Amino acid sequence: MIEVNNLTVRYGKTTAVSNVGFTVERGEVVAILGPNGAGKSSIMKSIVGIVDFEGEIKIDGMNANTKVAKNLFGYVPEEIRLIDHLTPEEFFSFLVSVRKLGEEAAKRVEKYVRIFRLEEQMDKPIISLSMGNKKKVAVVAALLHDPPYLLLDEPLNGLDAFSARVLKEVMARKTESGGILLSTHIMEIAERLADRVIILNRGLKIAEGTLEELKSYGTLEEAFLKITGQHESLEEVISAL
Ligand SMILES: Nc1ncnc2c1ncn2[C@@H]1O[C@H](COP(=O)(O)OP(=O)(O)OP(=O)(O)O)[C@@H](O)[C@H]1O
Repeated sequence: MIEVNNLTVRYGKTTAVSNVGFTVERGEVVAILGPNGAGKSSIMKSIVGIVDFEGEIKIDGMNANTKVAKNLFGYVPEEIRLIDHLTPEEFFSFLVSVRKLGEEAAKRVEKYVRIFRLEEQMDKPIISLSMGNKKKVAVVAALLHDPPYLLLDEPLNGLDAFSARVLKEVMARKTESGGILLSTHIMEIAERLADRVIILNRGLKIAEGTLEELKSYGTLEEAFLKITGQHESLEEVISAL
């Protein structure tokens, strides 16, 4: 289980995340929904340990910043940053080697490269790949050590229909034994993929529930707009068009 307690993230004077808590159990997909700037990526980055935070984050009972806990998740950031001058082939070999992974990881890379149709990109410098192909390289990198948890920041952005479908299948398999935290501002993605939704606004968790619970407000989009207080201003904007 991923446990986040009293999480606060500050960048100088900006408080990006304020006292947020939630859990992600094995077997479930939890989606963080929120408008631009709500703090979704900051939550992901805190779990991964790439921003400073206050509060407590545990993965299967271990402090998230320990080496053992870090091996329990794969992270696909919203802004993909890879080692640009390497080819995907070199990048994957590098990861397998620095993480001291064995033959099984190399086989997993082969499998994911095939299913995400990356074969023809394997010997090109990463910098020369399209945005979608870079994303697929990042997805394979997050999966190659077969972690039980995936942290996916806007996972389907930039993926073509085929790869998006493949990733959804990969996610479904992952929840047979692990858990997934994903962030999105696309309602349909949360609606289709999530068991539970957390709504974030201006760094605060303002609602949490299953899709069924949130749908007492109407569609998930209506729930989201009402809960985040944007429903009336949207009506005004639409009527002024
Ligand atoms: N490195 C940084 N330095 C200063 N402020 C930052 C930094 N990163 C994020 N912020 C601020 O923190 C807040 C939350 O940003 P964050 O990227 O977590 O939101 P988000 O919900 O992921 O947004 P989006 O949907 O647009 O990706 C925003 O006000 C943002 O401007």
